[in-house]
Amino acid sequence: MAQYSRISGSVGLITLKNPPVNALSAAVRQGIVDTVEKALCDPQVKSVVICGQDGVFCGGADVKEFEKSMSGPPLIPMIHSIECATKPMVAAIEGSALGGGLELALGCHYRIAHSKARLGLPEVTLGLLPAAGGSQRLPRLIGVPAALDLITTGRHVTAAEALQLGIVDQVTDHKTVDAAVKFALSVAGKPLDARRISTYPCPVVTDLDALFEDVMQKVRQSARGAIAPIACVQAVRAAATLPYTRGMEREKELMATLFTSGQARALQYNFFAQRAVGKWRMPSGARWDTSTPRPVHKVAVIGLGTMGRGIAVALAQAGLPVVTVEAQEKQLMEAKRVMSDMLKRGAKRRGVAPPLDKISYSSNIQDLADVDLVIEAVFEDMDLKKKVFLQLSAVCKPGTLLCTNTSGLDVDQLASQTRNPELVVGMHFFAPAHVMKLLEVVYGPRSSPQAVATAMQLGKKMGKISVAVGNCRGFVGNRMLKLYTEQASFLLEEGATPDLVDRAIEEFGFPMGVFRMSDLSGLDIGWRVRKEMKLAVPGQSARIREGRRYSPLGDLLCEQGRFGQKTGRGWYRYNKPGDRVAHSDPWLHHFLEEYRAQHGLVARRIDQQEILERCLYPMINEGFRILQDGIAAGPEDIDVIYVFGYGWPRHCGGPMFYASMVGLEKVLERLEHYYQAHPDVPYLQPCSLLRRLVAIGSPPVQKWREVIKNLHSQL
Ligand SMILES: CCCCCC/C=C/CC(=O)SCCNC(=O)CCNC(=O)[C@H](O)C(C)(C)COP(=O)(O)OP(=O)(O)OC[C@H]1O[C@@H](n2cnc3c(N)ncnc32)[C@H](O)[C@@H]1OP(=O)(O)O
Repeated sequence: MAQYSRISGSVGLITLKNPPVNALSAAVRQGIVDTVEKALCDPQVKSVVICGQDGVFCGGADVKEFEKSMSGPPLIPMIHSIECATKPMVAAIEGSALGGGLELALGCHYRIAHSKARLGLPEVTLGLLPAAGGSQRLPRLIGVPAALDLITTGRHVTAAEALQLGIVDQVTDHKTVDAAVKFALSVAGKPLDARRISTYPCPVVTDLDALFEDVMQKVRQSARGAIAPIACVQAVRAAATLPYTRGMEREKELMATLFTSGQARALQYNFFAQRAVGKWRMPSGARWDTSTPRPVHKVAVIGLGTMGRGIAVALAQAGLPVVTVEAQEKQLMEAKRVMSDMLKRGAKRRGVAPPLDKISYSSNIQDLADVDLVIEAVFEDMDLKKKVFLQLSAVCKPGTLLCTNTSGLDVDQLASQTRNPELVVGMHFFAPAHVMKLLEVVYGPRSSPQAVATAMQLGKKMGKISVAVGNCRGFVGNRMLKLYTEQASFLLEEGATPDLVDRAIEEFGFPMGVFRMSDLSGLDIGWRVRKEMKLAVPGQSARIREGRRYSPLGDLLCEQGRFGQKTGRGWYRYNKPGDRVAHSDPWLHHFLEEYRAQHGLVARRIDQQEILERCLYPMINEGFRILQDGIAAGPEDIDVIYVFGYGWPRHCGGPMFYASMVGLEKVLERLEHYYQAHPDVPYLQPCSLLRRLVAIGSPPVQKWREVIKNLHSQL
């Protein structure tokens, strides 16, 4: 809807009304068309201001409408008629002007923004391009290089940057609508020809071909198979080389391909999935909107290895005072130096002062007596963690939330060391913790809803995308990852090489293949866990352990001191320890040949499709088990975890969405095939939830929660 009124005698005020972000739904577009006509027909009105209600100009097209058949007035002619208006049209931008919202503002003759407003054309993040004239108007207004940057990245700019770029005409700290009305009064009756952006020539670029070639190359490299960024470059090129009307035709053509693409559907699904995970619920029925978080004024981090350092830095950057504790003095001093550097670098990037004074350093656990929440990040060893929790429970004031950053150990066992197990949850950060967006908040059977709410809110304050998950070995992310890495090792046994597997995974869209990633994280971490579980036994190379197939390849490499990048040798060879460039290693190929010979394995040719199916489908199958077990509340939770924590390509939605795109029937059929071929790998057996979904006709991913609910209620 849009509301019309006349203020200050001669200014028509159009207010977009569609909470919470005034998205341009069919009703809003109809409202704009009607109210603009009213304002233009009203002889008393000399100029018009368009604003949004409740401090938000407009969050763009209503993405929820994309799935339906389009109704209501189309955006392009609507914006065109605003630009053609004979009375000055002024956009009063508060909050956000994004996508279609900014395109609407670009159709206006003037733009006034509040200093806290954010502007941008984020369509590319939804698998689209700014197809309501944005790709044609923005380059004409701010030049091709700046427009390319904004349109291909989708980044939001502040009002100050928008002013500097020339997107807005004025920035105000006062009431935006008042400033816009004042401005509208001042421009009433002035000629408008020079204010219609579509009539501007595109600013000349000296070597256009070189610029576009360069940008296209960069986009292809970072897009990793995503088609929207490429279409965005092509659309801006049309703006730079064609007259406006022909550019608009090209924009429409490119958009038509994107709009119905699987990638756009995946990215839009992911947009809503990110928001859905914030609305967490526990199997007990406790929910985000009925659980009140405890106040957290002061936090502690115990253990200053890589993870602890990153977590403490992220907390300080979020403005929280942090007490850090590290028992070993030498490690404490080293951590202080490294963390101060991290804070300084981060502050420089953000143009703020480094929050060095937010962190205090101690080697005495007694210093945690007055904190509201502790994040334990000591070595991944259950006995050590148990000791720490016992101590924390004695030292901390009553009501302190005790969190563990374990990447997969039993949160409930730790809770049982404490006086208040209901105040124990997992906060599983991902390395580097001050950079990575994902946080798994793990609730045990005894964690209280309040504890979960507190950890979720703290995650939000730290700028993380937090997903609440149940307690099981590896939680969601690592539980699924284990099968992925294991299948990759099996493929090596059967004839593949690390390069072959990694290439397939990277071509699929992961930033790094499984073996490159393993070299980066360190092979010794998994080895230690397997040794603790008595799965890995030095000197042994048996391929069946605990009654199922096992690949000792990783263990054998570790026995040779090949821990990955840090030792300069792993699945690949590096020029020196710590180097990042992986080289194919003839030693490893020879080692694999000998290994196969020793075990009577005959290498066979393995194609890309098999690599993808063998690595991804077992993970997806495990995802179904996780849903069936109630560890994740819905497929969105798993998908958000994989996109933000494990590099799953966002334009493929996440593993569960990807399964629905591939077709559940096909996933089921391939799993059955691989299980038949490898009966000694029990997890290849298709999960009953997957079978059930196929049996009822493979409903869309958005409907799976209902099926799971029914399944649980039948148990
Ligand atoms: C050939 C066909 C031609 C068609 C041409 C049309 C093309 C148009 C291009 C577009 O405009 S695409 C949309 C571009 N806009 C965006 O990408 C903005 C998306 N939104 C945001 O980034 C944020 O929501 C925000 C606006 C910055 C606000 O952030 P905030 O943290 O304050 O709130 P959220 O929790 O994110 O959102 C609140 C609520 O609103 C829903 N929502 C937000 N934006 C949209 C939208 N554009 N359409 C529909 N719904 C939207 C969001 O899902 C939340 O809903 P919930 O139910 O409360 O979770």
